[in-house]
Amino acid sequence: MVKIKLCGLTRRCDIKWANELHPDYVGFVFAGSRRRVTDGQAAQLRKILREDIPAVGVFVDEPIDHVAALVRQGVIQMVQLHGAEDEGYIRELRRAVSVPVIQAFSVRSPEDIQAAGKSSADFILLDHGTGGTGQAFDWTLAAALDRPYFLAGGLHPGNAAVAAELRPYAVDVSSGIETEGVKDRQKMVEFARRIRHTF
Ligand SMILES: O=C(O)c1ccccc1NCC(=O)[C@H](O)[C@H](O)COP(=O)(O)O
Repeated sequence: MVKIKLCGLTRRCDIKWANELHPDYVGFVFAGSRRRVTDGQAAQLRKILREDIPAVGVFVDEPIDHVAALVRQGVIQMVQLHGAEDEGYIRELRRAVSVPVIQAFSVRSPEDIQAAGKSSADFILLDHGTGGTGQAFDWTLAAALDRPYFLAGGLHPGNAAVAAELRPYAVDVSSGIETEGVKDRQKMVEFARRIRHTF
């Protein structure tokens, strides 16, 4: 079964709907974005999120001390690196805390897929651009990968079944489950239904 990550949750109702749908992961964005949450907001949201759903902290070139503090406080259970973080950053992060790391790659060419394949991160995530853009990359490029990956960028209920048929490890969605900039329960339900019913 393809796993589901619902990203960019910001409100208590988003968490309530996620708890009902029980995705495999939810994402809190700590990077500069209209979806950014403060540490305090994320801590409050984590408290009401089902205990068995890991919260993924999404960062762009964030100082490691800050990322590690959020892990130690129990606010996040996984780290997603969405900037220009390199192997040295991942090594240093692992010395600080022991949680699964997802490294995001912006995919424009077969070379980007090759680079992603070499990452030492626990998981790689293939995306269109800087993150949360609502745009898809050319998914046919992913066929060259010989490791599991999160498929992200421009997913929505209308293309969820096609995405699931590529058999990624997980699908990651944000813009495509929003209406007027906030999460939309109906779209969240429909997205999860279409992913789960593909099998
Ligand atoms: O979501 C954001 O605003 C964001 C900002 C900066 C870095 C990463 C960000 N999101 C990361 C995600 O994991 C998104 O779910 C992923 O990029 C897909 O986004 P979308 O195309 O909107 O579904």
